[in-house]
Amino acid sequence: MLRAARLGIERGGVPLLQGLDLTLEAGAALILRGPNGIGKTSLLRVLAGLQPPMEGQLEAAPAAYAGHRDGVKPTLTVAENLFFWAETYGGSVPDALWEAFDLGRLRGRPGGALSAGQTRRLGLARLAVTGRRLLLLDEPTVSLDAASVARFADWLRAHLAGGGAAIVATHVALGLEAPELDLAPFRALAGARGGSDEAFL
Ligand SMILES: Nc1ncnc2c1ncn2[C@@H]1O[C@H](COP(=O)(O)OP(=O)(O)OP(=O)(O)O)[C@@H](O)[C@H]1O
Repeated sequence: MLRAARLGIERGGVPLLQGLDLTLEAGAALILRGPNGIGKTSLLRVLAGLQPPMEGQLEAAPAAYAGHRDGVKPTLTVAENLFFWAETYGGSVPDALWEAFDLGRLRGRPGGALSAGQTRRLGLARLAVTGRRLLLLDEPTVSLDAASVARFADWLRAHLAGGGAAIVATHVALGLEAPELDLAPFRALAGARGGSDEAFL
């Protein structure tokens, strides 16, 4: 589902990571570890196709990327947000999703009137309506309470059991049986030269 060889990552023209080899098959997850600022978000952005790699080869299935911003449309209701995304991606809104993300009683509430945790639950529920099997998740549990973390972990396990795959940057243990990749040994050497980072915003 994803294969990268000798991947190098930069941000804003500054080299961050070098020499990364990654392979992810259907049904598998990988947890990214590393101190603040090492480049977890930047790596996920490259894997999602949001910015080009500095060097190396990358082949990846189309991914659903969940970054720090939830992308919730404030004037649309929770249900309208989900149906909008489902339509955009050509997917559907599974009935089980309302329970999985505890959104049933919030269906009619405008996105702009949700709490931080509720907004995050809606942002994560969006993953489920894209129909994309490869998930790239950047600190997905931020703002979630313990019950919501457990519910999300259950949903993610089911996604993997159904042939999905995920790469997750997280400082919170999700209880997944997944290998962890510490990015510290891949820190770019001082003086490594970056390429173009035109797509960076
Ligand atoms: N918009 C930006 N412009 C320039 N540099 C940036 C920008 N955003 C992040 N960086 C820098 O890129 C480096 C890697 O940041 P990144 O967000 O990928 O790290 P991270 O491992 O995800 O960190 P954290 O654990 O704090 O989320 C950091 O040194 C950061 O300061």
